[in-house]
Amino acid sequence: MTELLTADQMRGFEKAAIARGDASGLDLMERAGQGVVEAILAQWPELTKGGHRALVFCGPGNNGGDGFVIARLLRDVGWTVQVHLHSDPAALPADAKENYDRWMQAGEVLPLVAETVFAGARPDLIVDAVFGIGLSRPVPVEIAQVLDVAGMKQWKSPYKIKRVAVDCPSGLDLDTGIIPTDRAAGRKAGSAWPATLNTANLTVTFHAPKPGHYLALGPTLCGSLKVVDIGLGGAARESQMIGQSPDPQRIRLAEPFFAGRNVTGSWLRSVMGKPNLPGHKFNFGHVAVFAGGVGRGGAARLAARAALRSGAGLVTVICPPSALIENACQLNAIMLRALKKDQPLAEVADHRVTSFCLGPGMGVSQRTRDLVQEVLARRAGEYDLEDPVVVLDADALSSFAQDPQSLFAQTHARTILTPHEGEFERLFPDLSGPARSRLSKVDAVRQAAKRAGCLVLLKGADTVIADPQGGATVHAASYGREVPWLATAGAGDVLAGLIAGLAASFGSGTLFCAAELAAYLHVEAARSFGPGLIAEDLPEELPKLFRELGL
Ligand SMILES: NC(=O)C1=CN([C@@H]2O[C@H](COP(=O)(O)OP(=O)(O)OC[C@H]3O[C@@H](n4cnc5c(N)ncnc54)[C@H](O)[C@@H]3O)[C@@H](O)[C@H]2O)[C@@H](O)CC1
Ligand SMILES: [K+]
Repeated sequence: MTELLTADQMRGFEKAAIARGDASGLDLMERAGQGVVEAILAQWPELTKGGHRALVFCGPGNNGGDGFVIARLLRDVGWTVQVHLHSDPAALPADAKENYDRWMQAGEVLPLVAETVFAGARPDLIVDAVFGIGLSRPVPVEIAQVLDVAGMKQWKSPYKIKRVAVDCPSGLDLDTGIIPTDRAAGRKAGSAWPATLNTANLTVTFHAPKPGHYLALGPTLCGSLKVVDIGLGGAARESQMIGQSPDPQRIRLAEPFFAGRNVTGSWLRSVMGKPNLPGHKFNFGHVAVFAGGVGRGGAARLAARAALRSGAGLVTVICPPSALIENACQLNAIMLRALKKDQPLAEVADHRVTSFCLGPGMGVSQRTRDLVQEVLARRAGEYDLEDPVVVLDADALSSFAQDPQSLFAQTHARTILTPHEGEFERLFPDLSGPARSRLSKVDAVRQAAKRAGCLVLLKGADTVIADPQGGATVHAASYGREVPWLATAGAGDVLAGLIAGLAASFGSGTLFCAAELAAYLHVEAARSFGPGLIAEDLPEELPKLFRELGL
């Protein structure tokens, strides 16, 4: 897994490297610029031949400094380079000023305004080095208009222009993936909100990716993402290793890599605990999935199927007596028990149930609340080391919309809430909607997990998982892993079942690690099946996927 560094953390790394004497700020800037040029030529080998034309947009900070390095290096290999600067050169920070001076030894700078930018011939390349991790407020409208992709229409065949962003497309907040926007200024300038769209074909970042590359608008704006090593050291840390608990101070990306190595097989084995363990089916866990009434059992059956396919030894669907026949007609390997209204739960789910899944199709009701509370009150049995896992999704969450505190009073360390945005808003209204223009999805989920005293997984193309201590993971279905067809009825029920199933076995990893792997497998199953996918296909794709992933 890779660490995602916030702007503050990145600055800390830079400072530490300089303090250790590993490199000067100027060295880092040179390596950054060089890394961008190498990435450009690797992405478009046709640009290595002949002289090409580049526009380089430089901002008032060190991102602009990188821009001057890039301009100089391209000029050195025969390019025609035109630099536009949005700053008073005298106000540039020292390293950026030094690179400005080096550029000026044989060049000039023009202002970064539409009239001068669009006046010349069509460039082959536009380099956006206006703002990087130092973005502190909305981009001024006149700069945003220059950066807007729509501006390229001023040239003939604008699609031929390659756009490269240094660290990020300027205007993107790298901590949040949001574009801070001054709506009033945008309206005054006659542009609709969001005022502009600055997208890149290639984004080159340094040392480690940042949360904003993966959250919210990040993947849409960045194009492809390349991370360049600038010699800051210490990229691989134990907390990024598969199977390890997350570092409360850091954010990691759920992906099967560690220190550049593909470790998919070991990731699966470390979380699932099953493949090399001989054992009885009860060693591999027993999942109980609660179903709703007549005609509403499909969601629970999907979750149950995913739990069984993900390796749980046994799976039981528990339904009201009225729905018994309906479920019996649909289930074979999955067991089925009816639970009467006043019947003790222990009669249908004994202490050998290691993992519960509640919510899909249960209905928003007092009955659902009662069952959730009864399950949450369960503690480890005489021979068990840990309390059973409780996965709460869909109606199990919405049933507490009026009184989330009564849910949070009972949730525990082996509980995970798996809301989509709507369900999340019902439980955490103050961490949703307008609040999220200031708060990154990661911080919102961290706060939610702290408040709820359990894990929270907030779904999306950028799924975020957090624990109450602050450990957080982003799982991103982006940069070639997009699966828009996963937005299909029942897909969320399958994810809840997957988590319940992966976490059920006695040998399995922590619930946090099970949730990370579930998010990954969910998307991989959708990628493997392809468009046309319906939720039923997801569990059925798992055996093929497990084989391919080296389990
Ligand atoms: N931190 C590191 O380890 C390294 C940083 N490097 C580069 O340095 C960048 C960070 O440099 P800085 O911290 O100087 O930050 P930036 O260059 O991203 O921007 C900071 C400057 O922009 C101004 N600014 C911010 N938002 C503005 C807005 N909306 N309108 C007008 N002005 C605005 C600030 O007042 C400040 O002058 C990185 O993104 C990267 O490109 C690289 O040179 C390599 C090493
Ligand atoms: K930039």
